[in-house]
Amino acid sequence: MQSFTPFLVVAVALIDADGRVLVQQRPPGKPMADLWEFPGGKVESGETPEAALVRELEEELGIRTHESCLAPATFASAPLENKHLLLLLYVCRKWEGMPEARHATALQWVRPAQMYALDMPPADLPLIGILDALI
Ligand SMILES: Nc1nc2c([nH]c(=O)n2[C@H]2C[C@H](O)[C@@H](COP(=O)(O)OP(=O)(O)OP(=O)(O)O)O2)c(=O)[nH]1
Repeated sequence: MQSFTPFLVVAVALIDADGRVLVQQRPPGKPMADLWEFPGGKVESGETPEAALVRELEEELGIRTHESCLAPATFASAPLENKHLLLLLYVCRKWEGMPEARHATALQWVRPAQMYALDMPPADLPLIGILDALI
């Protein structure tokens, strides 16, 4: 049987008033450098997924939101190196502050249909159509 070591990551589709989604470009030196991803990151030990996402949004983008503004949307399940990634994707339409690229190389607002043309991590590809149907 294939071994299963879960690796829990939370990410968010921030949606603006025009229905566009924020994606960020992973910086050089990190695994999957230069790919476009949803903001987010690893859930630390002892942390809830929602608390992890609120923390990551502050750290990565300098924006503040509340757990009640994070709506569960979908998830990805995919092998990643010697582990297995479980990525919980939330949707958020309400936050304070202007997102700035504190960790990422760049940010861009895109319509879900434009995401098919972006280089994204393999685990994210099934999420695009779901997001497109959802928002
Ligand atoms: N944030 C994010 N991570 C993703 C996405 N798709 C995907 O496969 N991943 C993977 C890449 C990484 O292996 C993992 C997230 O870990 P990370 O290292 O970027 O997260 P982090 O912000 O906690 O990182 P760190 O710099 O603190 O180590 O999830 C996505 O859309 N968003």
